[in-house]
Amino acid sequence: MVLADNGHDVRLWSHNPNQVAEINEKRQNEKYLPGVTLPEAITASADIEEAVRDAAAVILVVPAKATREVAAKLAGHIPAEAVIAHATKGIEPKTSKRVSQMIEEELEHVTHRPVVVLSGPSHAEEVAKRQPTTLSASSVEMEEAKKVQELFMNENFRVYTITDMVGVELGGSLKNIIALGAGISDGLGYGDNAKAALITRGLAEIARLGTKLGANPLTFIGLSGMGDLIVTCTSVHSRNWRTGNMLGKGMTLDEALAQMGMAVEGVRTTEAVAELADKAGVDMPITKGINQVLFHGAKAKDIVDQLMTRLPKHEMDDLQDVLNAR
Ligand SMILES: NC(=O)C1=CN([C@@H]2O[C@H](COP(=O)(O)OP(=O)(O)OC[C@H]3O[C@@H](n4cnc5c(N)ncnc54)[C@H](O)[C@@H]3O)[C@@H](O)[C@H]2O)C=CC1
Ligand SMILES: O=C(CO)COP(=O)(O)O
Repeated sequence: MVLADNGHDVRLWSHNPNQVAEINEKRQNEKYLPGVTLPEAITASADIEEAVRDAAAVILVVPAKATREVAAKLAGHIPAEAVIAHATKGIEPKTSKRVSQMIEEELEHVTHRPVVVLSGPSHAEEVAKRQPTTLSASSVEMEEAKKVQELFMNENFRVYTITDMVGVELGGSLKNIIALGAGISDGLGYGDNAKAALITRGLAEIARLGTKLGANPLTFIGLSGMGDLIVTCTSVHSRNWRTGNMLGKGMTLDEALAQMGMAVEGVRTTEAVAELADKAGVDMPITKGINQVLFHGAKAKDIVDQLMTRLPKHEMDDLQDVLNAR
């Protein structure tokens, strides 16, 4: 919708022919964006080749677990000059790859163009109402990030550029783990103090892992770090917060995911990051605790008790680690 508002012809590809028909015939996408009328400049197709033919830019926004499959389908059809961007948030279990790395691997025989990530506090429900939203466009090549900034930027949608791709992708992906935790905390009946603690100490562990993996610590206080962490931990729109909330109220993970019926990236990301923290030797007690709740039958209340009764620490120990990692 932002691209259509900016005067671009937008072709959506979907693997679901019913969704394609609904978008083209009714200008609606009832399951995912109820009540929103899509601009005429948006057309949908179930044929990926037709969708990307002669495209100036190709933007992947499928759930992280579908990224490789869809990028592989795109290979061979992507125009050589097309800007390639994504807005997906997740880390691949086992490989610990970021989404841009998965896309680059699947397209490496076709193009070596650097991928751009568009990330930040941006629930689709509010973007569709044209409410003020700010994001970061990041690529290792500033020129590529600027192209995405120029495509998307308008009076409701402000895009900043940044070249710290590692920090932007990790911030956008790892905040979903903490949002699950914030939802669990609210579901257990804990208050704002607990949520503020999760957000702040969550950011500390995101920054600790991120800098170990090469990110700039300052990126984590930017839109794709602190900004997205705040919106996802506090917004009723967040699927991660809502899923956590159901868990805190006693539902099983399967029940909560069935009720959501949409991508809840934090679940798979928690598993991936708990593994990655061990590989990287980084202390991530909140992520590890949420992993225990999601996959190992731990009771959320017991995990909170464990987190609260760990050995006393100096608050700035973590920040010193982050700075030392630079
Ligand atoms: N919804 C939001 O406000 C935001 C979402 N994101 C990210 O965007 C990504 C996608 O999220 P949503 O669109 O919200 O999820 P969603 O669950 O609302 O929609 C996912 C779409 O992907 C399609 N899909 C699923 N598996 C597929 C496959 N194997 N091949 C092709 N298509 C497939 C589904 O049919 C559906 O149309 C996630 O990584 C999410 O974190 C990022 C920023 C904001
Ligand atoms: O990343 C998002 C907002 O910026 C979307 O968060 P949820 O996936 O939790 O809805």
